[in-house]
Amino acid sequence: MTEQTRHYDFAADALFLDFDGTLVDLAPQPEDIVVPPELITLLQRIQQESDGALAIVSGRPLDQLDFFLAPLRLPMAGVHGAERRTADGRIIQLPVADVHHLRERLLPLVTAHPDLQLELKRGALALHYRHAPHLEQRCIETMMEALRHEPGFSMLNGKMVVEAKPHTNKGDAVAAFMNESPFRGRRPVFVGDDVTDEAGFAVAQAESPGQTVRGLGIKVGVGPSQARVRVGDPAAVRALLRAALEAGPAGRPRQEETAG
Ligand SMILES: O=P(O)(O)OC[C@H]1O[C@H](O[C@H]2O[C@H](CO)[C@@H](O)[C@H](O)[C@H]2O)[C@H](O)[C@@H](O)[C@@H]1O
Repeated sequence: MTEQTRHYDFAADALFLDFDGTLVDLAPQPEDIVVPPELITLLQRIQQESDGALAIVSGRPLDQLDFFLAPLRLPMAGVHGAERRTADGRIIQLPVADVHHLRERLLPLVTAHPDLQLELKRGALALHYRHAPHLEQRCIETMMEALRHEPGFSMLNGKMVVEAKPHTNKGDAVAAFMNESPFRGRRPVFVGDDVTDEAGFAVAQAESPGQTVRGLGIKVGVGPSQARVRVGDPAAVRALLRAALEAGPAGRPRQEETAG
């Protein structure tokens, strides 16, 4: 891997990884994703080589991420930043709104269309239409109407899903990690594939007084993004991580990245 294509250096960077669509391929149902065994080995090696400066930042709850990534217990942010496990193992749960009233408002639509799927989380609710794509607009409109009565949520249009989530976002989670050891002082690199990851890219790439070098967003797949680098799919993300490990530490100070 040349300096031009080396986007991540485990010795100098703090790595933030989205999960679905970034580390694993999307699947027909949230529970159907397949975690390649190589991924566990790669994450374990990066955690060791980076002195623990690796975190998963996902829309999924922490317990689901732990299930899929077992036996690893990584620092993580779940539900778009509403819950977090720090590098020293503390669990931080931000106050969130109750989802049950919101669920009641969405139930008539879901009952009328069994191909729709409601996923309940602590403080968030995902309305999946992957098996009824023609209902996208109905789902968005129904969610917008429901949220007019439920101010504790923000709406997010993801991949075949419209989600009511807490007002916190992935950028807040990255900023919180960057204030803590072992992330503090490193260059943030955020890798993600969906709209929710734009907040992570924004914080990673922002110029901030505490950061000596500006960080990097790496967008996975197609679609508009502010990320300065792009890779094709989760297999390419795993290849990038593998190559970074094989290349060894870069020995910075590094030059400012150019747009990729
Ligand atoms: O932030 P992420 O880690 O990317 O999580 C985003 C959402 O991922 C899951 O839904 C998405 O992936 C499913 C499995 O591939 C797919 O079936 C679904 O259509 C996608 O929207 C998860 O179910 C959500 O809770 C996450 O918010």
